[in-house]
Amino acid sequence: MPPLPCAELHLHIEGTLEPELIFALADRNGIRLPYADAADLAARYAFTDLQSFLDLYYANMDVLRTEADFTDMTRAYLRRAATAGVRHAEIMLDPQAHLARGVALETCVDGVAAALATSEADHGISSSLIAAFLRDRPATEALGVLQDLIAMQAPIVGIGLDSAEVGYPPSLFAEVYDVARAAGLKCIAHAGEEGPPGYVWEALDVLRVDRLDHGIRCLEDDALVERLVADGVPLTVCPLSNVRLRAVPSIGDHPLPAMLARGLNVSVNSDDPAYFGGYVDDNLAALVGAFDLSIDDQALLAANSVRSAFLDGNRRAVLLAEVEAWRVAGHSQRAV
Ligand SMILES: Nc1ncnc2[nH]cnc12
Ligand SMILES: [Zn+2]
Repeated sequence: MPPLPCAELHLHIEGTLEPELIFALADRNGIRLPYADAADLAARYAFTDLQSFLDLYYANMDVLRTEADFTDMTRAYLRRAATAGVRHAEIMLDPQAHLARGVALETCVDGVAAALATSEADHGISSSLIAAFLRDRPATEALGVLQDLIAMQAPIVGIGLDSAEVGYPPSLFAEVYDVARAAGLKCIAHAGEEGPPGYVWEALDVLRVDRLDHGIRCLEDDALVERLVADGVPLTVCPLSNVRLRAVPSIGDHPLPAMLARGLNVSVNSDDPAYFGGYVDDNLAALVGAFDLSIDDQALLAANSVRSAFLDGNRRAVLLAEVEAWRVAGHSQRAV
């Protein structure tokens, strides 16, 4: 079977920096890394929680210095994503992580945007950019960066909220989201990855998000599940990430089948594929291996991803038809 066509909606572009690319960029920029080689770096990807990952994730970004670095990183992701079946990608960038290192907003935004501008021609992947704000930095800083992005007419479709979750509830960012919404931007936030169901409620009621990243802890609160189902709120779930960051003990314990059974609008995504053991196809394969997901369930996950994307009607219809063709082919292959 060809890979399942899908939209990838939860992807941190800095989390696609593979160890070999980190070394290549360090070399090009004259940076000495504190690791012997790519294998030595990869051997450190044994995380105990979100923060243990974030420490390495932010440290490795030091190799991103020029616009070309951001463009090359994004092109490498798109090349790999195309083989995974990704037909549309909504890509998060963490501008504050670069501004804090003295890299200009234009450098990181323009660098990623240059790769996205030709993603459809180069790889058959339509794409858009989301500026994500770091919740463990002050909301006033996020607001300033948002205003700068709006002033420079950055090619973004929406905003996100990421980084260390516990202790940084969504409500801290109410004003940022009000400004973004008024500017016509889509609103997305990580919630319920490590944080409690109360953070998911805040993302819905205070930030008024269009889409939630992760959200797996919603299952601890029946009223919250009912609300998410009633409103059809998209949840971008990242199974291998949840296992690597120990939000769930193993892939066999992952709540995705339970989420599907409850009628939640879930899709499968890779989050930070270079760090968590795989791209979107690897995430899907892990789920199929653990739960023997049916052809129809896999197609439902892909159709959910397409319906939850910020796409125009034509492109959405094309991609939904591709998913349906994959589903039909999957059944006829099983029949022979
Ligand atoms: N899984 C994740 N959760 C929160 N912030 C992130 N930044 C990059 N990956 C993240
Ligand atoms: Zn994420």
